[in-house]
Amino acid sequence: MGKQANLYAFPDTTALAPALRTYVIACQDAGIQRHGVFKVAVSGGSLPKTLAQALLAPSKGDSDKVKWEKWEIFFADERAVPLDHADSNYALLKAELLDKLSADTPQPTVHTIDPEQLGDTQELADQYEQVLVRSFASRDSVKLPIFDLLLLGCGPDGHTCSLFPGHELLRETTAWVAPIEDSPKPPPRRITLTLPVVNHAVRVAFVATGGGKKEIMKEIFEQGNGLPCALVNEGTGDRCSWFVDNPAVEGVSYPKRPFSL
Ligand SMILES: O=C(O)[C@H](O)[C@@H](O)[C@H](O)[C@H](O)COP(=O)(O)O
Repeated sequence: MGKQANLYAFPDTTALAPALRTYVIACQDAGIQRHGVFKVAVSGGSLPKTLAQALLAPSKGDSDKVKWEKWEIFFADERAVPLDHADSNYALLKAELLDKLSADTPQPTVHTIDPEQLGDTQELADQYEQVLVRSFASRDSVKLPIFDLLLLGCGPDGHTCSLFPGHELLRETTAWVAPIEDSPKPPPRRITLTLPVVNHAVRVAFVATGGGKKEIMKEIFEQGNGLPCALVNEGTGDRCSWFVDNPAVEGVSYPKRPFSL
């Protein structure tokens, strides 16, 4: 049997957050060692709040430091709305996390979508792809960008980023960033990292909490069924780790592991 995704379950988000912090900091330190910066992409949904709980906690020492000045933050998916709109994943991350960094904290670099391109999602996706190209070197020399870490959520239908079950976008093989006009989760117009980019990351971490996730978690981990989250599990193996609470995996037979790096 090939190496499989790690499933870490905690009693609740308060217990999950310190483990997520340890994991993110390990990915950060590995990224900085590899290329001097930490390239991370984040999703919307409940993730920014949990991430804030993990990262805004006081540091326990030198090996537990968030080196914000080395962070390059991208969006795993983003909605085609202004940056201050209630539906914007950037606005959400800003409100939950970025605005809460103390004034003397060196700020991370944040790569937002271009708010001038909201009228055309293909143009919006192409522009964001260019942002990636500039950061990860040109597409000619790099076939796919390699994020140090992707921090993703899992929808109740098994979607992740804005990659939805059965959608033609799952078959995209060349683009790094793709538009979607018919997202079943509102709002419908978005851009998203494509599956090959997601599966190419050094590490992928999912955060999924709450009893509302248990049916889909069962399907993802027991059948797979071509669900986007299952495709990431299959594509990344043990480079993929799930941080969940017990209610989200109630009745899921897949082995849970105690958290360790
Ligand atoms: O912008 C988005 O809509 C998200 O990126 C999306 O993929 C999200 O992560 C999942 O829907 C899980 O959301 P919850 O964590 O809120 O369940």
